[in-house]
Amino acid sequence: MDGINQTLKKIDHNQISINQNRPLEQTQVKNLKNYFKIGLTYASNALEGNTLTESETKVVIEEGITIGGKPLKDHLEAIGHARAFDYLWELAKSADITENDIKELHKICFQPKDGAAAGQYRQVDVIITGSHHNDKLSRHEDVPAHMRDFAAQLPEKRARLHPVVYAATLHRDFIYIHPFEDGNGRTARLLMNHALLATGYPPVIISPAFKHEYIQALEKSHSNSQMFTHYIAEQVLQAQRDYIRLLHLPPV
Ligand SMILES: Nc1ncnc2c1ncn2[C@@H]1O[C@H](COP(=O)(O)OP(=O)(O)OP(=O)(O)O)[C@@H](O)[C@H]1O
Repeated sequence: MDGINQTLKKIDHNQISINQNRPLEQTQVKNLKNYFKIGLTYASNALEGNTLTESETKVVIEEGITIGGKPLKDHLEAIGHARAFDYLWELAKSADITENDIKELHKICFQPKDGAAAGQYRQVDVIITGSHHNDKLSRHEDVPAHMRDFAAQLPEKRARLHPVVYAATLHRDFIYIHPFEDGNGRTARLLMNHALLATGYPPVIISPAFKHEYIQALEKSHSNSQMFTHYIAEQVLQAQRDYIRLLHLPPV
């Protein structure tokens, strides 16, 4: 693996090719949105134990058909995440994101499964199973203040950091607050992808096959924040290569 600056350089180079081919045609935008929606909904839910395959996720979302033998919860998660992605797509027309937007994103994502609890901050302390750094998670009584600070600091961080570093930082900082009782992983990945989409980068879709590497990078980032940033930068590089191939873009 290259050093982080090398990876960012390659990302900037690929982004020139991507930006040179903008604006995209309406149909291309529509197809890409659908492609990302199904891909991210499948992968992000599967990372958290949802048993629907990618094609089953597509059938549930696009045709409203249930999959025999699969839990109702898995269907409701697919429907909620797809709706949250639609909301995110609209939000990404602006790079700004507020604390209310984040709560709304969680609400839309988890209302089908969790009803009124969706979009509400937690009232209990939580732990991340398998992590050795649970002492760093926000206490439940600190969540509102930590979320207020988190949201207030976003414009300054966005102005100072490379967009990819900013997206990774957003995910990592949000996970340390863990503001909701459930659904923090999925909300963190939606937020990170908001940051990427809003600045013209393709979204990062972490395959459940690489869950171990993703969790390891997050766990290591407790002592070295660059570990996760670098991991995400490598994922963005891969996402750009897929995007360039998908749209048959010429190399720069
Ligand atoms: N060791 C770790 N260090 C830091 N973050 C971690 C670690 N392990 C997992 N995570 C993050 O926490 C998320 C899962 O958090 P948790 O197990 O509390 O589930 P959750 O809040 O219900 O979220 P979701 O339902 O989306 O999984 C993972 O998706 C990942 O982003």
